[in-house]
Amino acid sequence: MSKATKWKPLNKVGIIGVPFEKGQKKYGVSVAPAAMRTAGLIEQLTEIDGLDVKDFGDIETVCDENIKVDNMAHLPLVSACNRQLSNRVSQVLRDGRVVVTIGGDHSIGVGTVDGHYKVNEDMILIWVDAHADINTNKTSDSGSVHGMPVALLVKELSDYWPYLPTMDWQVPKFSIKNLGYLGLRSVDQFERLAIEKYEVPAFAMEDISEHGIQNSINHILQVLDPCMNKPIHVSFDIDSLDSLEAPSTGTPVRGGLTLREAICLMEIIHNTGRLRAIDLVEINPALGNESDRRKTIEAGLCVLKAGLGFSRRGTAPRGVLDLPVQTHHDHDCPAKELLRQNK
Ligand SMILES: NC(=[NH2+])NCCC[C@H](N)C(=O)O
Repeated sequence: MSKATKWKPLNKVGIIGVPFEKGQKKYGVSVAPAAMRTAGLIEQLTEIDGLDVKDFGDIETVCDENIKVDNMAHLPLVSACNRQLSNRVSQVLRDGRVVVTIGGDHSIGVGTVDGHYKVNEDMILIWVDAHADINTNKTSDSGSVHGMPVALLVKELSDYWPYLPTMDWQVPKFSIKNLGYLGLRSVDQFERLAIEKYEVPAFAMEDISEHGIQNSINHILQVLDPCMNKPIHVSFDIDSLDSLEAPSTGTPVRGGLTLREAICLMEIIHNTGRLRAIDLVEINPALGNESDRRKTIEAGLCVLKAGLGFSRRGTAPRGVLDLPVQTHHDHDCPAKELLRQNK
């Protein structure tokens, strides 16, 4: 079967909210799923022509936090949340839907990728982020798990971890060879070594400046999957955007992607027809003022819509468009007719 006929964008989407913030220290990132829904998430996605959108609700996490793990804050909670999330993600994918997960902090990437991998073992992962999130509890300065999800997921780093109580459900099987990064500009020392050692295709901001966003994402897709045949998971941290574009986030770094670049990259991935999962994480509506909050949520909505085909499909038709009827003498120059009407 030819590549072009095998893959086409799915027209069904499943939304999962994850109001979880224990992977980092600031209050507010757990409010994002509710804030996104209030801002019209479901309605705006439903408006995309031909898209069937189903809301699978929120993941609620309760667990007792007796167990402490060195330099890994709230691991039992992170684990409990991700365990449930992983199952929900698999369920949505098995329902034939693109799964859109709204975080929450980036520690929830453990559950989304784990759940995706269970359904599509050949998946590739594009981590769009200012940070590499590939620390272990031995290398992290913060002890926050949102800086560690990639290291928890990849099998090549499993020996760098001590035994992690409560995490037995998650066996790292995903290979670092199927990972690519975009948007990096705050990478810790060990993270840099890991990226270099495993030759992870990583387009930091300076590379994107040099090559442009289109070449950067196309190169990553080509390196990870030369036959263009694998399902794609995009884990999109809103802090990949410049903090002027998306100020309401916990670990902002200046000098990031413009919103237009982010939209462009999501459009390119959508057009492959192979996008099966999007995570949108680290929107923190409690940070900044009302305008910051609105800007950040709007940016998140634009990213999702681009990934789900808005630019190509537009909105669903609502009936006859209310345009003036042209007569034969003005059809070659509508501007003249407008001037005539206004004089
Ligand atoms: N997803 C994020 N915002 N991650 C920020 C991580 C920051 C830092 N590298 C850490 O490990 O703590």
